[in-house]
Amino acid sequence: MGTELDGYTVHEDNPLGYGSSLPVPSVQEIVRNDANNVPERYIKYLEDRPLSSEKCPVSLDIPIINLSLLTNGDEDERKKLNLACKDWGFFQIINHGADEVLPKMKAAVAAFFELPLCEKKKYAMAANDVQGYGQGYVISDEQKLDWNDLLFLITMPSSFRNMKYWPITIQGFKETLEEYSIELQRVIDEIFSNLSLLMGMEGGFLKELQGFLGLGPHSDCSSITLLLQDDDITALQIKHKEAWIPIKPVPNALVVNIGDVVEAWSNGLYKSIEHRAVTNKKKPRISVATFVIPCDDVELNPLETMVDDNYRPRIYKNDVKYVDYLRHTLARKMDGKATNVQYLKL
Ligand SMILES: O=C(O)CCC(=O)C(=O)O
Ligand SMILES: [Fe+2]
Repeated sequence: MGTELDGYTVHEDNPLGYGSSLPVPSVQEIVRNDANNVPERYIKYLEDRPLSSEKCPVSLDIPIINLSLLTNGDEDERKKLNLACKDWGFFQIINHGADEVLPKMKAAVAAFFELPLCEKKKYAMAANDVQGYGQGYVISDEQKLDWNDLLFLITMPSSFRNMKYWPITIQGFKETLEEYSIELQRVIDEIFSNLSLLMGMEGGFLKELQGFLGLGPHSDCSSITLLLQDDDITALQIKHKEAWIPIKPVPNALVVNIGDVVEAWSNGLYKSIEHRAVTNKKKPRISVATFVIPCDDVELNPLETMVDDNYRPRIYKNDVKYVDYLRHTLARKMDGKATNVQYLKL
């Protein structure tokens, strides 16, 4: 049973059952104390480190989608979205109408990470939950760790919120996150409406299947992910035609990527691309990832409209429920794209 806090239910004894991650030392704290003394677990094997020779010419940029054109039903922009999902699996959105809240959101998250460790630990992930402050995908004491700390909060629908993980003592944090979620919901609805039409379904089809919003190389176990990143640090890289391409931030844009779920629904037409975030020596970086995921019982079968026995034979299984796929994924360490998507393939 939960208790009521400020109008929301606190699910103290009722975690979501998706999985959990072991507690590990904070990266930010390691840097604060002595950046030259990093525990072995955080030092990657040589073969897993990004090489500067892997980098592609920076002139290769992912497509930019103008959301206001999509909202106005512009057919050419919708075609551009189709190509972006097929050829890249990644794009940036501009003219999304959420400009005001983006800097506020960055500031709210920065305020959380600036708190002293003892304050942040008040929001630490419980042993049986994925929400809270910590690190994700840690399943053993031996595995190498990513160079990041995270605060994972479920924001939508509000009945799924667990307020014990929300740093509501930071002035304006809750209001900003709520405002950001509402703005993103509008952006997400527009993207899903267009993807539904592109996949031969009614405009509201994909939206109806969604439940709520929500590094090493990985693909995302979401339907789509929206990423707000710092404007002045290029850290995100995506695997495109066997090369790692850096995603140069476009100020005030949101980066969107196709997750494993839409890849399966589209029978592989739209690509869930492997990506990673690389470190830099100059300054810490904050990013805010919003994972849109389906309801637990939604099945990840390819849509009938996306299967054609002659031209597009089915390559994904029927009857895999989202919750089973998610549990499978969260029980493993983050390890590229193949293992997760293999679970969905015939
Ligand atoms: O911080 C980034 O640029 C990437 C984050 C990401 O890929 C994720 O959280 O799934
Ligand atoms: Fe990701």
